[in-house]
Amino acid sequence: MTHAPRRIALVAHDNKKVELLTWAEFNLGTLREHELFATGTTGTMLEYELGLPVHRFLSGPLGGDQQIGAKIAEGLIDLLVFFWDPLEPQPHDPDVKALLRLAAVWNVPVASNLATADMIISSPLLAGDYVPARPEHDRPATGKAEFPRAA
Ligand SMILES: O=C(CO)COP(=O)(O)O
Repeated sequence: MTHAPRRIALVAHDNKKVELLTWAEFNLGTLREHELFATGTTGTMLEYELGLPVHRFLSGPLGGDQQIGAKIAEGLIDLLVFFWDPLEPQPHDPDVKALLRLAAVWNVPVASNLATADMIISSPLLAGDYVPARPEHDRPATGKAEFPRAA
């Protein structure tokens, strides 16, 4: 690999897990070149079914979506592949929405279905030739590079 690894978060709701797993298997060679993060059950499947090293967070309904959202806010995720289920209500829907919201806030690319995931996996983003702008939400008026709410 000639480019820096990207930090990719992978998440799938239960009815979408096979789809994500199949996609990940097809793209195994590429995914191996990057640093992977996932919610609990998704991560376990990626590790055990495909042998991919994954930083695993809690299961989504127990806070995993929120943990990935926090990483996004910290600037530590470059791509979110989130196959969320449009046909089944989730008990942690507010967390799902919060995760997608933070990705939008921080201009992190999101693949929410196969077609988008296929496009992004072969895009200049993963080759390191495209770096999305990181909004300067964390710069207070003073110019200090700190989160204003943490001051
Ligand atoms: O619920 C999820 C995302 O909202 C995914 O969580 P799991 O990977 O633990 O199933």
